[in-house]
Amino acid sequence: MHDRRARPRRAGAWSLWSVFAASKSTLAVSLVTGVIAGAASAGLLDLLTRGIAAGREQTTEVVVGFFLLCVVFLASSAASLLLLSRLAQDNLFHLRLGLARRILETPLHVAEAHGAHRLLAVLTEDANSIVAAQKLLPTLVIEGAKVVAVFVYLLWLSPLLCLFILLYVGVVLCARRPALTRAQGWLDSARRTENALFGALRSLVEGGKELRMNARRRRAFLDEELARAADDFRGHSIKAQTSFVLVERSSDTLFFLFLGLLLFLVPRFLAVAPETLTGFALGTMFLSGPLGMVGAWLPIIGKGVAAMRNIEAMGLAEPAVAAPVDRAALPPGAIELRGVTYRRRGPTDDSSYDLGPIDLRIEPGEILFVTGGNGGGKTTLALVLLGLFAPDMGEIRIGGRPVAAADREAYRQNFAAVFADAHVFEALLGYSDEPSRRRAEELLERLRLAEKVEVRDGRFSTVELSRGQRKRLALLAACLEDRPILVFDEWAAEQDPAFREMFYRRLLPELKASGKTIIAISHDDRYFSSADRVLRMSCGRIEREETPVVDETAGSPA
Ligand SMILES: Nc1ncnc2c1ncn2[C@@H]1O[C@H](COP(=O)(O)OP(=O)(O)OP(=O)(O)O)[C@@H](O)[C@H]1O
Repeated sequence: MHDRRARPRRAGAWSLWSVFAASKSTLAVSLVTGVIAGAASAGLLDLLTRGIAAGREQTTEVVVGFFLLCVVFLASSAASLLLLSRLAQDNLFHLRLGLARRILETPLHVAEAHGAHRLLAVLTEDANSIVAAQKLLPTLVIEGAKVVAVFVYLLWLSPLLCLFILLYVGVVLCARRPALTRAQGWLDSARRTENALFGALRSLVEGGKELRMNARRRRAFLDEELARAADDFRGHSIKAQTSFVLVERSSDTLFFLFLGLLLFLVPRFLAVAPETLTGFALGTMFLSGPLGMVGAWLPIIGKGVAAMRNIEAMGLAEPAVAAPVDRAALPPGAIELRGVTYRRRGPTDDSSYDLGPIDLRIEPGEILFVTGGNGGGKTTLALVLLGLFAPDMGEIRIGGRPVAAADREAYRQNFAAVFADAHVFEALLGYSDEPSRRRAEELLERLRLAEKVEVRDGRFSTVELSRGQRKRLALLAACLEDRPILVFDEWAAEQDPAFREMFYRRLLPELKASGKTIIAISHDDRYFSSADRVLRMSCGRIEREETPVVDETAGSPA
């Protein structure tokens, strides 16, 4: 049966408010000062009307009251807006960190399916759009307070005329609703096309060398790829803006029309005092201000809603309470994969890739090499082993205990990995203590990087290195983690022959001697004798398992 509770609520303007839950007191002060500003403006309207009616015979109270109200208006509206801008910056800060947390909590396969460009767009474009919209919401309340104050004043002047104006505003608001819904639709599709634009911009930056090298490719990229994505975005944005501008302009015009009706038509049918008419004319002018502003803000709020819908559609993980994770929560011991299968989904069903079923047991202290042709499934197997991809079927066990979904984070703490496309962080994140610094310096010497890189204030002095050197730095970071199991994905592929020799013949045996388990994806068959076991993979399965013959000519591992 379909569970209605499971259906997520579609993000709308109301969900933009949710962020203020954490800053209720600032919001409350900002709203109160805003409402005071609204009441002050209604008071000013009253004094202006009285002033006009009194002509030259102004009373001192009206004049003094008018200037005092000006001061109240200035102080309260400025306080309200200053608090709001502070709130907006706080929101942006929390939103960015919250989104970053959600992205990192989202399973790797979901993040991988979206692509780096979409995730970056969420952190920059969407975060800014949401905060820009949120910043306006309290201002809307403040402007709303002004509108209410002016209506109360008009009601006091003439209930009949006030009813008339209310009806008129109601009809105008209802009439523009379909156009606004259409405009929001265009904004949503503009946001979707923006993802393709971010993808093209990413290619522009990452493929800069390739594009500079070949004029034909560059022209095709700029004129077709990038231009098409930018043009799609432009087209949808123009349609949205056109709808908003038409709504806004027609609302303004309808206000003038209302003034015309009030001044030219009403006196023919109703006996209305000239001061009442003046009050209504001024009141209408006052109302057109806030209502006009709302018109100008609608596209910004619409963009914020589109950004929230985009984030919602991406299915990012909900923010979780960060519980401390410790690998001690699981027993140490052999890692076992029992009947594990995993489907790696591509953009189409045809491009999906099936790993497994895999049955495998890795003993503590073992050196296991995984080899096989390109696309054989080695990296996918490593990602499943690391607990980054959850098996579709079968189970993973550690020390005899099955790893449940809730254990996966603790399970991952058993591993340190150097991926084929390893990212090296400039900061020694989480490992900047004195023992780690000393160990890092030793390793820099050992990996022949000490002349290039230093550790200063918990950071590497540079990560701008050759690819091979950067991989050595990634190896250093993995060794610093001091985890029981190390996974290397084609680590030696970019190393010079001498260093490759040192990796296979000295470093791996040393790590084994210190009690580490090694899983190394490798095509270097020359060094297979350094492994205890070699798995050969093909088409997502373990094709063969070999125990290499020790190469006596290879030299001592010491
Ligand atoms: N980023 C990705 N997104 C979706 N599918 C992928 C991705 N990377 C790989 N695949 C799919 O998984 C299959 C296995 O790739 P995998 O990287 O596991 O192979 P491999 O044996 O490590 O290859 P290589 O030796 O080339 O590194 C690929 O043929 C492809 O269909």
